[in-house]
Amino acid sequence: MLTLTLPCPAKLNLFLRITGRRDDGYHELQTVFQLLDYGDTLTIEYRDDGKITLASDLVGVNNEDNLVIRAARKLQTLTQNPNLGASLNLEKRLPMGGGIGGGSSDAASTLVGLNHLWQLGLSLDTLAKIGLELGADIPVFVHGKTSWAEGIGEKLAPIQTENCWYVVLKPDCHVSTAEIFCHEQLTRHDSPIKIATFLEGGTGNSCEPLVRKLYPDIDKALIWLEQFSPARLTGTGACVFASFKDQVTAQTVCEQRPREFSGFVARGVNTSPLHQALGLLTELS
Ligand SMILES: C[C@](O)(CO)[C@H](O)COP(=O)(O)OP(=O)(O)OC[C@H]1O[C@@H](n2ccc(N)nc2=O)[C@H](O)[C@@H]1O
Ligand SMILES: Nc1ncnc2c1ncn2[C@@H]1O[C@H](COP(=O)(O)OP(=O)(O)OP(=O)(O)O)[C@@H](O)[C@H]1O
Repeated sequence: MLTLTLPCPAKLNLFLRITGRRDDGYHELQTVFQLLDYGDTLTIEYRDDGKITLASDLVGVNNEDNLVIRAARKLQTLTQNPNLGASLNLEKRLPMGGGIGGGSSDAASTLVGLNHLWQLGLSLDTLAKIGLELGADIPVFVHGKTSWAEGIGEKLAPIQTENCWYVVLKPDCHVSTAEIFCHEQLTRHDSPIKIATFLEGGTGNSCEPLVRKLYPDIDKALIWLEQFSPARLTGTGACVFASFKDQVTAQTVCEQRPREFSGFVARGVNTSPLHQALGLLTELS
């Protein structure tokens, strides 16, 4: 097969604690990455002339800075085969800078997809290590399981979460992850918790108080969503989310949102749609 069409799903951080800071400035975290059945779409066409091209509807990011191109070039360099190339096409649905991992998921689908198309035979562990050099959120998308995570987000243990639907709202602002992690008022010394504490529901997002203060629109979105179900920030924002038992209730809430927020409804999944798509391809080939 010479062309692959692959999903690039979003994630939510169901909670986020910052437990320390490494010497290189990166923060050590505890989080649960919940994968969603909603995201961007990446099409990869095989080329044998060594060229890597990208067509994308992402506004404001140069192609050479796009994580898709950066991931493809990194993998191509490692193959040491000058003939392996690809024409990539990225359809964005996930808002940029939303804390839902859009760019990271695009990069992960690129790595996993090219490994398949170029028949490199690299393990998911190896691909995750390559991805980690481009971004802390990439490994979870490479492994493709809803997971408990530690380290900077690369130490992953798959967990099963309750089957539910999420309303995700995006206020009209863009939060820089680096800005929040560099901020002097960020809480950096949370005590580590056990999975049981998460399962009992006793956790929050340590970035939330600071982000709410810096971005009044995010504060407003959280207050609005709280009317229906406990609401939380994902990652460093700007998106906020709440869970619901069924799709109809989630959709009804999402449709009522003030027009200043964009939003979507998505189902939480334990296995990434990317891996489901590639599993199906393997079955068919
Ligand atoms: C906040 C989360 O979304 C939680 O899932 C992630 O930890 C962020 O992951 P990401 O967007 O892939 O982040 P990267 O692109 O690797 O890093 C962006 C910037 O955020 C800061 N950063 C990121 C992750 C982390 N664990 N500690 C950090 O201090 C660093 O200053 C870095 O320069
Ligand atoms: N394919 C891509 N999609 C989105 N952003 C990209 C992409 N490639 C590069 N970027 C850059 O990465 C930055 C972060 O984008 P992204 O949408 O992944 O943020 P995020 O959802 O906050 O991610 P995270 O939750 O991993 O912090 C953007 O500001 C943009 O400059």
